This record gives sequence, C-alpha cells and structure tokens, in this order.
Amino acid sequence: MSKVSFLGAGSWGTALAVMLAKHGHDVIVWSKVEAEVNMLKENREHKDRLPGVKLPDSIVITSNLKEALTDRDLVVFSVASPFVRSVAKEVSALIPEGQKIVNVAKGIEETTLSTLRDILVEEIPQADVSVLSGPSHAEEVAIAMPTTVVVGSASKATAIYIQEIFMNERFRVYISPDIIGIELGGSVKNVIALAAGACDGLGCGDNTKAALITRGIAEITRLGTAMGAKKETMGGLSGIGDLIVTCTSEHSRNHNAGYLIGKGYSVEDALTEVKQVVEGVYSAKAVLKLAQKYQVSMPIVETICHVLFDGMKAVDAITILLTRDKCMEYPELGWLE
Ligand SMILES: NC(=O)C1=CN([C@@H]2O[C@H](COP(=O)(O)OP(=O)(O)OC[C@H]3O[C@@H](n4cnc5c(N)ncnc54)[C@H](O)[C@@H]3O)[C@@H](O)[C@H]2O)C=CC1
Ligand SMILES: O=C(CO)COP(=O)(O)O
Repeated sequence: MSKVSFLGAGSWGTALAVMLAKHGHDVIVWSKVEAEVNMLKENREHKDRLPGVKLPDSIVITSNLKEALTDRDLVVFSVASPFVRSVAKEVSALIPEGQKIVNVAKGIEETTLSTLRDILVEEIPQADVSVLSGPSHAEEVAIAMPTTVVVGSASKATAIYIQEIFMNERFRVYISPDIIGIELGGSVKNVIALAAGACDGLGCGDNTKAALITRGIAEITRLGTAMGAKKETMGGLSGIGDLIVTCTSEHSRNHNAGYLIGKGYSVEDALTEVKQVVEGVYSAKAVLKLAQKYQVSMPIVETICHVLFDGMKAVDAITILLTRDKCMEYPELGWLE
C-alpha cells in the first residue's frame, strides 16, 4: 500500500482521497483553505462539495505542509488551476529529489499559456511530474461508479507506478506518454462545455449538442496536433471522452455555468451561482491565445470568449457560428482532382 498526499481538498481531491483510502492506502489531505480543513476534521465529510460522502477514519486532514510532504510515495496536486503555481512555489522547498507528483487539475495559465504540468516542472524541477485526466466527475467517483482515466508520464515506469496506486475494480487507469495531448484535451473541453451549456440554456436541442461536441473535438485536435499532441489522444478518454461527459453531465460545473449564461445570467452571477471552480472561464483566453500563436482556427472558442468577456449575447453567438464562411468539414482531406 502506498503513502499518498493530496494538496487541495475540493470535490476532486476529496473524492480521490476517499477512493484511495478505501483501497487501503495511507492518505493525507492538505488544504490551504483553513475553513475547509476545519470542516473536514469536524464533520469527516466535505459538506459543500460531496455531501453524504464520509471520509474513512484513516484519512489524516492537515494544514501542516511538512506533515503532508514528509516521506510520501506520491503527491497529488488537486488544487484548482488558478492556485497551482502559488501552491507549487509554497511546497517546492519541501519536495525531495525525484518525488513523484501527479496533477489532476485541468487548465492553462492565462498569463504564461503554460499547462499545469509545465508550471509544476518549472516550480518544482526536482520532481517527477505526471498527469491524470479523463471523464471522471468527483460525485460519481466518490460513490464508486465505474470510471476510466488515463495517466500521462514521461516515463513508462512512473506511469505504471501511478496506475498501480489508483487502479481498482471500479476505477480503470490507462497509461500514455502523450502528456501534452492529455493536458490540452482536459483544458480545452471545459471551454467547449461552456458553449454546450449555453446552448442548453437557450433551449437548443440534441442536434446542437452533437454539433458542438463534434466540432469541439475538431478544434481541440487542431490545436493539440499543432502543439505536438497525438491525434489518437484526442479520440481517447482525456479528449472526446472528457468532452462528452463535460458537455452532457448534470455534475459539470462548466456546463452548468454555460447553462446559466444561456439563460441570461451575467458571467459573474453564473460563477457565483455555481460556487465551485469553473475552469473553462479561466482557460478560455489562454486557449484563444494558443490558437493565435499556433495559427489554428478555433471558432467555438473564439465565440465563447466574446460571450464571456465582450458582452456578446449567447443567442447571437449561435448565429455567428452557423453563418461563418462555408468550408469543408476537414480541409486537409481535399479532393483528388
Ligand atoms: N470536480 C470534479 O469532478 C473534477 C475536477 N477536476 C479538476 O480538478 C481541479 C479541482 O476541481 P474541484 O476539486 O472540483 O474544485 P473545487 O472548487 O471543489 O476545489 C478547489 C480547491 O482548490 C483549493 N483552493 C481554493 N482556494 C485556494 C487558494 N487560494 N490557495 C490554494 N488552494 C486553494 C481548495 O482546496 C479548494 O477546495 C479543477 O482543475 C477541476 O477541473 C478534474 C476532474 C473531476
Ligand atoms: O473534468 C471534469 C470531469 O471529467 C469536471 O468537469 P467540470 O469542472 O465541468 O465539472
């Protein structure tokens, strides 16, 4: 059994911690948020995020970083993307050479366009940093609904090490060397899910949702392959798999925020209403800047940015997307003349 610490005790960190503890691992959960630590200690339950899911007695909750980071086999980064850099800076001096870290958050840093793993590698250069992603809502993982994810790592041995820790009869873990593909899929799908939610809020139908998912994965694939990701990963769990669940699930924070925006809420009001982190809002501008940098067309991302940041109405966004210049579905196919 392994010694695993979680940095970040939101719904995802808590759900994974509960799962690992139930499978016999020695689990410590740390949070920067004092109120969260107190609530978890007092109630042995994350009342805000995962009501009804009891923390096994074996889980240690702490606000002491030294306690959380001494002699651990694996450190899981489960803070929301806007806090990955600050937490990484704070913990770096306590992380030993070769420490295995796995990031489970999804996002792109707006100011640097760095992926979250890039941030961890930059701030904690002595660590061996991997990623875990896929269609996996915390609410379902916490109650052991069958779920599949993929771990991306530069080293096959590390990928297998992390796979061994997380895998159980209800949580299947695949491994892959395509770290950038996994990270981009997980980050960009949140932006597309905002659009899918907005369409639902406007009362659009299943055709619209299918169109967004299909053209969404086309955009993710264009950006991903331009940045060195493999096409296969875009058709995998961290690509189309996560895009489908985020665009369709009642649990999705991004879909729910988009839905409210489609209903006419301001972005601010929608975020207040959803309460938990809506990563697509934090990543949208970064994804658009990446599209410009790599000169790929991402019309859905561009249009949702106008809705989020320039006051465009969601209903007008649909017209704009549908009336763009006529084009081929996949221009690279061409015709043999
Ligand atoms: N909730 C889910 O079903 C899943 C979430 N994810 C990803 O995991 C990440 C975390 O998501 P959730 O747990 O849902 O978010 P959440 O909103 O439930 O929790 C975020 C956590 O970040 C930490 N945090 C908040 N403010 C902080 C600060 N100032 N400094 C340091 N840490 C702070 C806290 O522990 C907080 O609970 C996100 O990137 C999300 O996309 C990935 C898969 C599933
Ligand atoms: O990434 C997720 C599920 O795989 C969570 O998506 P939301 O943040 O939209 O809930």
